[in-house]
Amino acid sequence: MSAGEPLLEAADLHVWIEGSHILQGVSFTVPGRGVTALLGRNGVGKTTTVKALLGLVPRSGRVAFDGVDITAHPTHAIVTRGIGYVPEERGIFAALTVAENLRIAERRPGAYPTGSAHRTRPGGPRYELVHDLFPELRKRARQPAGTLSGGQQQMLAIGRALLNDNRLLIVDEPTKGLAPRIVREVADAVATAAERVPVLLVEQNLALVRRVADQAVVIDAGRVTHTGPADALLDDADRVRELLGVARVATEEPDAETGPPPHDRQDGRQVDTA
Ligand SMILES: Nc1ncnc2c1ncn2[C@@H]1O[C@H](COP(=O)(O)OP(=O)(O)OP(=O)(O)O)[C@@H](O)[C@H]1O
Repeated sequence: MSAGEPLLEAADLHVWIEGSHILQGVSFTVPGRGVTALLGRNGVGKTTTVKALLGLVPRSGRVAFDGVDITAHPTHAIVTRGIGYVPEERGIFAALTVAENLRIAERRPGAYPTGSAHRTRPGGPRYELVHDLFPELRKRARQPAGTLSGGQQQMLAIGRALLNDNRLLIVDEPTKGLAPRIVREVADAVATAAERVPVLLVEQNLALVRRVADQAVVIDAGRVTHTGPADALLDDADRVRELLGVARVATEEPDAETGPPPHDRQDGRQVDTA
């Protein structure tokens, strides 16, 4: 990938689920640095877009990663090219300790496909990086993951994705259902991860998006309706209302005690605690 070329490119993605045309020609790019936020109202197709990128749902169109057309590749081949996925449900094992959750995520050295730039890099798990970024995971190595706070679990989920030599992290709604105090922890975790690896972030909390995102891609009814710098979008109240149905974007961090006003979320849902 040369400077200026996108790291990931989705072109004209279509997905049909049970007779419904869910993605109707989604096209966008993800640059090789910073955080790109994938935004949109509830049910517009954000998670389906992520699944289409990873080959988890049948789709037409084209997906390229690092200049390689990966459209026809199976999911395991796509992820071993260097895409770490943190699903909405986090995918951690509650009964296993933090250390065991990390160990189980280790990708076999040499698992990278022929021709991948990874082959020239050391293939071992990057514990030092993960522990540097999230010292809490070292401190809590022996703690069962199910007893961590929601924010710590999210840190563990992101840590697992960073453990392997990934060049893109896809993080789906990491703050869904979390209390404002924990949202702040998660925002820190995403920002910290993005210092090392570019992130495609699906997120509904616009205060968090304002804080961490560089670029924004907005989806509505299965189509991309806006792409551009995140700040410029979030500063334009009329555009935010038109694209996302949000009355106003908070400029401050949500208050730890009272949480964000309901209209600070695109879906109007109240957050609960975790
Ligand atoms: N397995 C499925 N079966 C039936 N319908 C589905 C399935 N997966 C997704 N859909 C539908 O596709 C549409 C897009 O769903 P998707 O989860 O991608 O939206 P989203 O933007 O991520 O929503 P949310 O913000 O609520 O997570 C929704 O109408 C959803 O009901």
